[in-house]
Amino acid sequence: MNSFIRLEHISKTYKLGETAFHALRNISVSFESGTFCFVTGRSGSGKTTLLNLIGTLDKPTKGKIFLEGKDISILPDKSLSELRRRRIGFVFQAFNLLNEYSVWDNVCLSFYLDGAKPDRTYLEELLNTFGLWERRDSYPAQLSGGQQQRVAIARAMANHPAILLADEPTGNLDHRSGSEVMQMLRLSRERFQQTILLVTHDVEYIGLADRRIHIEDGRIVDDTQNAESASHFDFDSGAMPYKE
Ligand SMILES: Nc1ncnc2c1ncn2[C@@H]1O[C@H](COP(=O)(O)OP(=O)(O)OP(=O)(O)O)[C@@H](O)[C@H]1O
Repeated sequence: MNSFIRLEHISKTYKLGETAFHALRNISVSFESGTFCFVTGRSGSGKTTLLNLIGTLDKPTKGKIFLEGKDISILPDKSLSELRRRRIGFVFQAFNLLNEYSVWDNVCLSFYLDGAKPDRTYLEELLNTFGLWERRDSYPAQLSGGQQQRVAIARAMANHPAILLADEPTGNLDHRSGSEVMQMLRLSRERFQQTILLVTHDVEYIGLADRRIHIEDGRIVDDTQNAESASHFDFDSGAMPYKE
C-alpha cells in the first residue's frame, strides 16, 4: 500500500543501565495523506515516542519508517534534518515562542534562518485563518495562551509542511482556548490539507478527528476511523471563527 506515513514493525527500547524500557513494541501502522488522527493513551504508553520517531527526532531500535514512500532509516542525518525542516511541522505543549519577536516575525522565523523571503500571500492567509492577522504586530506576552499556541501552530506551518505533529497542544490551555485550538487544527487541515497526528488526553474533541489510535504499553490496541468527523464550523461559508 502506498501510504503517506508507514511504520513497519517498529520497536523502541530505551536502556537505562541494566534496565530496558520498551516504549514501543512491534508497531505497524499507516496514515493516508490528509488524515487528522488523534493518538491517545495513558501517560507512559508511548505516544510521544511514536511522534518523535515519525518526526525523525529519534530512531527506532527495530523496524522501518517510510515517509512519502521514502525509507527514512537509510537517510543520513543531514537529509533527515532537511526533511524535518521542509516537510514536518512540530507543535508542543509549551508554545516556545521568542518573546522579543512579534507574531509576524515568530511565524517568519524559518525564512529568516534560511535567508529566504517569506511567502507573504500564504502567511497572510494562514494568519487570517488562525484569527491572528490583526495581531501580527503584537508580542507573545500581549497574547492569551490560546493565541500564543495558534502563533506556534502558524509558525510550524509557515513552510507548508506535509505533516504536522502536535504533542498535547492544548495541555497548557483552559477549556475554551483548548477547544479553539483543536477546531483551528481541523480548519487548517481542511484548508491546507496537511496530515496531522495529534497526541491528546482531550477525548472530548474526538469528533474533529478522522481517526483515533489508542496506545497501551507500547502497542496500538485500538484503531478507529471516524466516518462522521466534522468541523463545528461551516467551511463553505468561509466563516473565520477565530477573528477577534
Ligand atoms: N529518553 C528516554 N529514556 C528512557 N526512557 C524513556 C525515554 N523516553 C521515554 N522513555 C520511556 O518510554 C515510555 C514511553 O514514553 P512516552 O514519553 O512515549 O510516553 P507518553 O505516552 O508520551 O507519556 P505522557 O502522556 O506522559 O507524555 C515511558 O515508560 C518512558 O518512561
